[in-house]
Amino acid sequence: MTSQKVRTFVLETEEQLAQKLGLELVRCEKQALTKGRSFRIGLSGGSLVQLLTKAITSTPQLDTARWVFFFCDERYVPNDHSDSTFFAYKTHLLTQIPTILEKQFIKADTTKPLDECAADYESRLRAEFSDNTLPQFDLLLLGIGPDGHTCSLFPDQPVALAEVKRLVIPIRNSPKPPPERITFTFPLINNATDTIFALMGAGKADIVKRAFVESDEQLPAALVRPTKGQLTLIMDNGAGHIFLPAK
Ligand SMILES: O=C(O)[C@H](O)[C@@H](O)[C@H](O)[C@H](O)COP(=O)(O)O
Repeated sequence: MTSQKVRTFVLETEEQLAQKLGLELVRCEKQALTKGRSFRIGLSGGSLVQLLTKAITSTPQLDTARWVFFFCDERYVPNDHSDSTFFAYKTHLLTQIPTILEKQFIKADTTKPLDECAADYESRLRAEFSDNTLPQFDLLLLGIGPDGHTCSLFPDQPVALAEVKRLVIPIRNSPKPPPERITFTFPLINNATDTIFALMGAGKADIVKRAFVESDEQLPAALVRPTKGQLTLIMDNGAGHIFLPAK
């Protein structure tokens, strides 16, 4: 990992966390739009869906019409399935923020066989970045599971964690249902300009400590080490307990 410091923010309430995330979105968006192009963001699923919706609705200065949304991971289910991360954003974020259009989301084609679905998503992603170098996302929004997974990269899956060639790979044995997914790999993840973990709940406190204080390399989240970019942790008091000043 570069010597770059990890920025950590611990907020009292979910509302304050969403507002802080909104201000980080303003910062990251500005960096992209000043280059005269769209803001390219990678999304995770789970609790981030509602949190991102809150962050955007509480930050009116965002120019979300210029955003292109990708999925850092997606479940291998139909796009209208309740397990689909796209479906979660469609039913939460798109309904609450009608100025954001479905066509701004680059969906995975889960009608293809799993391996083809992953390769196809990689080519869709490369097309958006349009040059042959390693695509550099403006921002990736990540979560962490109780086992330290992030995206759909899970502990004890060394082949997936060690992937250095492909940018998107199939996952067949996710311990978090559903079992089949596609996921970004570390070469793509660690090339982002900004990476933000948005983490809530006391249930995350221990894994946050293990991943980001102890740097336990058994945990995929601990392997998120931007090569040139900035890593930021935005947490509530529960998840970020270890970062609170000692009483
Ligand atoms: O599709 C997924 O399941 C997510 O991308 C996954 O990586 C998520 O970020 C973590 O499991 C944390 O989920 P919570 O934030 O809901 O705890």
